[in-house]
Amino acid sequence: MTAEAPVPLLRAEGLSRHVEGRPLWQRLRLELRESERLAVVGPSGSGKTLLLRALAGLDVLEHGVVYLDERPQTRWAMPDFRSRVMYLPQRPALGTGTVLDELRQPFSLKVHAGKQFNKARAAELLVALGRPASFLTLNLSTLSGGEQQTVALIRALLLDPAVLLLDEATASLDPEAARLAEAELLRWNEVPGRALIWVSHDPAQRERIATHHLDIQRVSVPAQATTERLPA
Ligand SMILES: Nc1ncnc2c1ncn2[C@@H]1O[C@H](COP(=O)(O)OP(=O)(O)OP(=O)(O)O)[C@@H](O)[C@H]1O
Repeated sequence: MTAEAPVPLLRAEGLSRHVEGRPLWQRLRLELRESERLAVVGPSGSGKTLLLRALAGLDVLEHGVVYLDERPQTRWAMPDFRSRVMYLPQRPALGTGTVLDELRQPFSLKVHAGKQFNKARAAELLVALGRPASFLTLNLSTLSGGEQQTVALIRALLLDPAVLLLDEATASLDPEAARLAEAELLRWNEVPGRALIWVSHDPAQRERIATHHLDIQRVSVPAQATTERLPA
């Protein structure tokens, strides 16, 4: 008897998107199961960011349905959905104050009421990502683009979503810091019930990270949209 495939954490059926009359992806279908890491591939302007935003419930869906745990996005309270499917933009929006303030702030929101901010864990993640724990005291206004990406990544990891949608999440980091971020995300992904989608222009990074890939350009050819498992 063969084991049944686990139910997808995130599933999308029949997604289409046009921009000013130009079709981007059409009839897109994808499935993301726990422990999977899907790399989305495509040239600039092909709609990768718009796809991640649609999956996160940040853009209106033109056509199609996104399911989380097999429940349609429209039947989730959006704050709950977005706390489980978390989008990390390439240029994160941070608030004011210190890094510590930024990491602590979301825990005051009702949607995260069941979670506790853990400063020691925040410091541990900083060190894992190549920053000293004293980084917590820095003012957000002084941070470089790469440092901002690091803070946004740690904020997301502390909030413990089921699905991370990473939009060129290491693009502003130096190669060493990017490798540390990759390693931390692989560790995060080892815990059951988690999966991620990663948009990256770096083929070597996709090779290191992904278990599956989705070529967004092929998606615009009807019925070709699919996720493919990469060779082991
Ligand atoms: N809110 C919007 N309104 C209208 N057009 C948009 C909007 N957002 C993006 N676009 C356009 O949609 C297309 C796809 O944009 P998107 O940012 O998703 O591409 P991408 O594949 O992520 O590109 P890159 O690799 O350069 O980040 C682009 O032509 C962009 O100009």
